[in-house]
Formats: sequence, C-alpha cells, structure tokens
Amino acid sequence: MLRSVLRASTTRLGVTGSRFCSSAADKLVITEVDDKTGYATVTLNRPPVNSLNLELLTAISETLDDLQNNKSRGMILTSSSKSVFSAGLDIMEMYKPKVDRMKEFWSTLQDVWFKLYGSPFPTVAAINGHSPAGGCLLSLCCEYRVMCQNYTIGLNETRLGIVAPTWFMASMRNAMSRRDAEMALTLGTLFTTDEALKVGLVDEVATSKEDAIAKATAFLDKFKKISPQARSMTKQALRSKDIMELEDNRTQDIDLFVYAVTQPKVQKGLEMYLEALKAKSAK
Ligand SMILES: CCCCC/C=C\CCCC/C=C/C(=O)SCCNC(=O)CCNC(=O)[C@H](O)C(C)(C)COP(=O)(O)OP(=O)(O)OC[C@H]1O[C@@H](n2cnc3c(N)ncnc32)[C@H](O)[C@@H]1OP(=O)(O)O
Repeated sequence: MLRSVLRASTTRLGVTGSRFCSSAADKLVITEVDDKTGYATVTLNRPPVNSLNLELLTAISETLDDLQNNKSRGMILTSSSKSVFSAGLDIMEMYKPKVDRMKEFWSTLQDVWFKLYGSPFPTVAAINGHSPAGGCLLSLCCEYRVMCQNYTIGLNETRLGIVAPTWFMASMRNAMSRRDAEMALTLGTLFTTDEALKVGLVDEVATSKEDAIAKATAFLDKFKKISPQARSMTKQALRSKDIMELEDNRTQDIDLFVYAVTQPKVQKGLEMYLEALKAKSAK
C-alpha cells in the first residue's frame, strides 16, 4: 500500500515543500514510499509534458538526495501525465537564454545525472508515455526500463540540429550495443516501444501504467536476497568511468553547452522547432 507523500519537493513556484504536504497535485515531483517494500515511486508532475526546466531538475535532484539520505531500497521513476513520461529538456531554457540561469540549469542537469546514474539504490523507469531526448536520458540513467505500448523514446538531438553531450551518449551505450547506439544517436531515432525493446533500449513492455509499476516492482524484488552494499558497489564500479569523465570536465561541459546553444544558427533552429511544436499543439 502506498503511504502518503514522503516529500514533494519544490513547488511550481519554486518553494521547497514540507515533509507531509497537504496537496501533492501542485508539486513538481511526488514521492510515495511503499510501507511494505520500502520502494519509492517518484512521479514527475510538471504538466503538460514534464519538460525539464531548472525548477523540475532541482526538485528531482533534491528527491534523489532524500532517497539516498533515507537509504532507499529502490526507486521507480514515472510520470503523472497520461501520455508523456518527459518531453526532455525545456526548450525555453535554451531559447533566448540568460547565461547565468543557463549555467545553473546545465549544472543541475549534471547533478541529476550524477545522482541518478550513480545512485546506490536500484532504479527503474516506468515509462508511461513519450520519452524523447532528456526524457530518454532520465530513463537511461535507471538500471531497468519498462515501457507502455504505443509511445516513442530516443535521443533525437541530431534531428534538432544539436549534439547530445558525451555523457548522454555514454548512458545510451550502457544500455544497448555500441553499434545500435551509434545508429540511434546519429540518426536521432525515436523508437516505438516495440522497436526499443528489440534494440534493448527498454527491457520490458507493459500494457498500462499499473502493469509497468508491477513489472518495475518485480525487478526491484530481484535484489531482495542480494547484499545492498555489494550490489551498489558493483553498479558504481561498472559506471565509474562515465561518471569520472564528466566529473573531470564539468566546467568545460557547461561552457561548451553555453557556447553551442547561444550560436545564432542553433537559436534559429530552436525557434523554428518551437514554432512547429506550437503549431502542432494548436491544431
Ligand atoms: C558536443 C557539443 C555539445 C553541444 C551542446 C548543444 C546542445 C545541448 C544539447 C541539449 C540536449 C537536448 C536535450 C533535449 O531534451 S531537447 C528537447 C527535445 N524534446 C523534444 O524534441 C520533444 C518535443 N515535444 C514533443 O515531441 C511532444 O510535445 C511530445 C513530448 C511527443 C508530446 O506531444 P503532445 O502530448 O501532443 O503535446 P504537445 O506537443 O501538444 O505539447 C504540449 C505543450 O508543451 C510544449 N512542449 C512540448 N515539448 C516541449 C519541450 N521539450 N520544451 C518546452 N515546451 C515543450 C508544446 O510546445 C506545447 O505547448 P503549447 O501548449 O504552449 O503550444
């Protein structure tokens, strides 16, 4: 049985929430811990599409700190939307940006990646909707992915005329073959659920969100008889090369992001992409 909200981090207004919040509906991230299993279900809750702006990333980062401090037994990452897991990075954070905010935005995304990719507790993404770009990245940071049918997932950056950073690429390479990752990254492929299963981008297909959560729980249950310390040390050892690479290059990575995104050609591309998205949603 899911017990009440453990902590619902940062509200949409950017105010940190209290431990037992009155209403979860206005929180960017809702965390519920199962009394029996100790597993936390972390729900992204920024309508309409969970695009990752600075506030949502900060809320995710705080949530991951809470889980680690509370020695979480496992986390299931999902979304409150009926059709979108996450639309990826909020394009408004990159379009006509203020440089200071942009630096904080990118640094917070790096924090989330470090904490999720390197988390000591086991993690599963219950992908209950579309999951392009940064949405796909969040799921790739998890150890296991269960995806509902008839959605799309992938690192589609090249289709936007931008380059996925090397740590995005490393996360994808960790989940599927190098060859498939190269094809997917260069083409900017958005896979259907069935295609994603075939290349190993997701591990299981679910018929509904409930089914996805049940399958995610079954994955976490597999570790019941494994020493948590041995498990986390093994995971972190396997991922340490990718983690150290970004740790050693954090500042350069932020500078490169700011430089690349502020290029007039990239700004024009983002403008056109935003217009196309708005025109589509207006139909
Ligand atoms: C080595 C060199 C390094 C160089 C570094 C350079 C660059 C940095 C790389 C950055 C990496 C980028 C990662 C990203 O994540 S970029 C974001 C990519 N995301 C997408 O392409 C997804 C776009 N969205 C969609 O495809 C669809 O919205 C959907 C997720 C499939 C959901 O479709 P649907 O349910 O039909 O919703 P709508 O399309 O109608 O959207 C509803 C409203 O939400 C707005 N929206 C959607 N996505 C975003 C977004 N990512 N950011 C901001 N806003 C978004 C959409 O415009 C609608 O708004 P409206 O209601 O006001 O019209």
